[in-house]
Parts: sequence; C-alpha cells; structure tokens
Amino acid sequence: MYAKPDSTTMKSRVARAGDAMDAALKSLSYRSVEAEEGRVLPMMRNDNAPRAEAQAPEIAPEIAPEPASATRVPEGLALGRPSREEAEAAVRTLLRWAGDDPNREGLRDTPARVVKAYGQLFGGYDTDAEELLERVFEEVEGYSDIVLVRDIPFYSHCEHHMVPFMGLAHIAYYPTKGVVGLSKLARVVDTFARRLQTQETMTAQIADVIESILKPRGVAVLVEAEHLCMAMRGVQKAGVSTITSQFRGAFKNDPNEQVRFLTLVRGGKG
Ligand SMILES: Nc1nc2c(ncn2[C@@H]2O[C@H](COP(=O)(O)OP(=O)(O)OP(=O)(O)O)[C@@H](O)[C@H]2O)c(=O)[nH]1
Ligand SMILES: [Zn+2]
Repeated sequence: MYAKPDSTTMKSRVARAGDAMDAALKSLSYRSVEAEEGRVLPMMRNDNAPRAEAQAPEIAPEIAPEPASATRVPEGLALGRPSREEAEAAVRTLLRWAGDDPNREGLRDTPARVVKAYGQLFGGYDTDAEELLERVFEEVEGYSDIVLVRDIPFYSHCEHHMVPFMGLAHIAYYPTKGVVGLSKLARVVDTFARRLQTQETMTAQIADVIESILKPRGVAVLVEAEHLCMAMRGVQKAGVSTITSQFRGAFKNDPNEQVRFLTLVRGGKG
C-alpha cells in the first residue's frame, strides 16, 4: 500500500538519505580542513589551481569536526537535512572531485545554483501526494467510465546514480465517488518523480495513492522512460525505453480492461 510521506517507510527512506548525507558531510569536514590550509588531495586533478606535489598528511578522523547536522535534532522536514551552507559545501567538494576549481569565476555561484535547483528537482519530498487528491468533484452526472490522462511528461533521478531518467506517464481510473482535477494526476506524477527513484517504485506509488484516496473501481498506470545512467555512462545504450505498469482493481482482474487501457494510451499514435 501507498506509504504517506510521514509514514515509517518514508521516514526510514529519508533517514537513510540523511545518514548517507551525514557520512558525506563527515568526510567533507576533513576536506574543508585541507582546503583551509591550502592542501590539495593527491588524487584530485585540478587544472585551474596550483598543483600540490606534497602528500597530504593524514588527518585522524577523531579530530575532524562533526558536521552541524550530526548533532541537530531532526524535526518535521529536517529529518537530518543538512543546512544550505553544508549542502553548498558538498557541491564544492564534488566540483573538486570532478577535477575543477570551485573558486574559478564560472563556478563560484554554482554551489548556490545547484542547491536551488535541487529544491525544484527534489521538491517531491516536501509534497504530500494524498493531499493533492483530496478535492473531488462529485457533480459529474454520475460519470463512472474510464478517465485516462496520457502523455504526462516527467523528469526524475535514479536512486543508484542520481542521474536523470525521463519519459511519459499514463494514468487511468474508473471513478466511483466523483472525479479528481486532471492537473492533480500530473501533480501526483511530479511528486513522486521529484525524488530519488526507481521507475518501478514510482509507478507503484502513483497507483497506490490513487487507489487509496480515490477508491476507484480500477486504476492503471503505465510509465515509459529513458534512463540516462544507461545512455551517458555504464553500458552506454542510448534510446532504450523501459516500460513499467501497475494494474489494480478492474484493470487487474479483467484482461479486456488492460487492452482497453493500452489501446487508448497508444490510440492515434500510429
Ligand atoms: N530496476 C531498475 N534499475 C535501475 C533503475 N535506474 C537505474 N537502474 C539500474 O540500477 C543498476 C545499478 O547497478 P549496479 O551494478 O549496482 O551499479 P553500476 O555498477 O553503476 O551498474 P551499471 O549501470 O551496469 O554500470 C543498473 O543496472 C542501472 O541500469 C530503475 O529505475 N529501475
Ligand atoms: Zn542509474
């Protein structure tokens, strides 16, 4: 069943992300000591900065300062979230890890831009998909046939590499107690897409929330996407489509309903 963002499942997911962030920040705090003292890690390539030949001395982990987030008591949204300054420092570390100089002019404002962009790209953690579906329009003359919203574009990031995957979502349901605003279905897609995801999880979450809030006679969700982590890196296969689906209620029980759904999704597309 669909797990509310404030449920145990979501908390543990966010807490795991928080733990990983804390670990990253812990290592970041060692780096910032080195940065302050002008030392450069030997494995780091930085063509825009003077190269340090000397081996960077080891810094004992026990003397490294704790990141502020390690001691902050999580509350509500916080759940171990680092501060904006910590997030920007993490971006500077990644820029150095990529081999560039975060202090050069073109990159100076990049950490702030990235953190701001993350607010939008991962804004789904701050949205409750259940709330989006709470407003139902009942005056629809008893309409109870299929409602299908197709070709909803989305952009997400895979939880394995944090690289984008994007595509189209198609959602159908048979209303029982009124219909939901069409834009809300697109908002539900965005809510789950704007988190670190697998395509399978995202597909199931969309179906789960529609099933649990609208209590439809049936719900079908089809997601088709291209994963850039398969195109730009790794196996490097561009143009590969992955299709995932979830059928609930009438769509699960009756193969004809699945055919109807798929026919409508593909209709007029040649
Ligand atoms: N099932 C599923 N896999 C995904 C999704 N997004 C990315 N992946 C895959 O996650 C897998 C992670 O595999 P790992 O072997 O742990 O990581 P890796 O060494 O980077 O794998 P390669 O991508 O094969 O280089 C890869 O096969 C990705 O293609 C998704 O939404 N669903
Ligand atoms: Zn990936």
